[in-house]
Amino acid sequence: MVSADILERLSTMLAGRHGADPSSSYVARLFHKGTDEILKKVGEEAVETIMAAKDGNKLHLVREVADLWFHTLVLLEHAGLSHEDVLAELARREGISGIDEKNARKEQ
Ligand SMILES: N=c1c2ncn([C@@H]3O[C@H](COP(=O)(O)OP(=O)(O)OP(=O)(O)O)[C@@H](O)[C@H]3O)c2ncn1[C@@H]1O[C@H](COP(=O)(O)O)[C@@H](O)[C@H]1O
Repeated sequence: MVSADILERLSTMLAGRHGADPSSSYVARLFHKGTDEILKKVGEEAVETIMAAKDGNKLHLVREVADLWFHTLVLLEHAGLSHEDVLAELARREGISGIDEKNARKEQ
């Protein structure tokens, strides 16, 4: 089983790409192009994930979800956040029924 440490390593790598040369780093290029380009990639990867799910090829689906996760990690880093913020939110929700949680949101 692959360790979730990969998220930690990716997070460290992303933080180190600020100000790096956009001609030699895909991540630096995304940071350089800015929010709209990062959001465009997240949108594209979300659509490609849906298409992969529809075609029934498991490997294709895994690869597209990996692209989607990767680009959402780029987005989080760009926004001054990290996977840890998302993991903390998932942990906070643990054990709370999705239906109860949705109702609580309406009351806020
Ligand atoms: N995990 C990834 C990763 N997953 C996907 N991608 C890139 O995300 C892009 C996905 O875009 P598409 O599927 O739309 O394919 P494309 O048409 O070629 O992309 P575009 O030309 O439209 O941008 C491809 O360029 C992939 O190479 C990634 N690029 C980098 N990483 C990690 O980031 C690290 C740093 O990368 P650099 O910043 O390039 O050094 C790497 O060592 C990897 O660990």
